[in-house]
Amino acid sequence: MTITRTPVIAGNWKMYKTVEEAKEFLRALPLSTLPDDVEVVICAPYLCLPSLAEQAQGSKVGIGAQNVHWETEGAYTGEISIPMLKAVGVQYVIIGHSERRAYFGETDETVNKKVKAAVKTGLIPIICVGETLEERENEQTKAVVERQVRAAIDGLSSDQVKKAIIAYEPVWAIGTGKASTAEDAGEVISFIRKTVAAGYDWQIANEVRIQYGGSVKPENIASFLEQTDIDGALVGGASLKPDSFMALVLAASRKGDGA
Ligand SMILES: O=C(CO)COP(=O)(O)O
Repeated sequence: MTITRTPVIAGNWKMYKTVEEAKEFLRALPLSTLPDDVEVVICAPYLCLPSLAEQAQGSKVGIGAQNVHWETEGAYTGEISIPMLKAVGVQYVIIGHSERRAYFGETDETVNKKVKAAVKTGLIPIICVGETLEERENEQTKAVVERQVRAAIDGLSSDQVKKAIIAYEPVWAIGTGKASTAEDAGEVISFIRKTVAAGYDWQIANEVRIQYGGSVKPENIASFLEQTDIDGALVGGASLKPDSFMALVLAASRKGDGA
């Protein structure tokens, strides 16, 4: 049986771009010529989401947030809920990014609460996992990602887990210009798929899209996409300019064509 998974190229803009700069970016993207065989997502700062979602309407670009609260509403100063995101047309949300884990107290437990809340409402979570340099040097990579993946998807139904996207982002490769080798990333991502299979079954695990993230650029994306288990990329720096973002999308399209 051949498995076809549509690759996902997702930009994570982090804390970059004003509303006007975000609008300019989307105006510069050739929306009508985006390839059909790639899922294209832009995860922008909250303030940019309403106008981006409106601009992207009817195009192949999906809009995502970079975080969310698990409660639908309440006394949670400074937080944003899933219904608020959905009301402005947001379809994706990054959950558990290593920057949130490192600087904002995100834990495996809060990641799981957020993932559960997202899938319940049809918001697609992009679940981030990955080891630090110290963990890698201590040969804990697999143990760490296994723990993070298991915790993140705990309690999800088969249908819910199939729709989730997982992003393997080794912390030491983020924003450093030192990407993982494609072979290493492919090996960890195959292991993540195996971890999903252990909790569900292989049929389900083979449907989950698993991205690589960490210093992905137009120059190196092809090597990652050559790995059979890698289904696209979660991209920071290189997603901030329309030209380089478009180059990443087109590279993934070639994977879809079987090249
Ligand atoms: O953190 C990342 C995406 O979520 C990766 O960032 P860079 O592509 O800038 O390394």
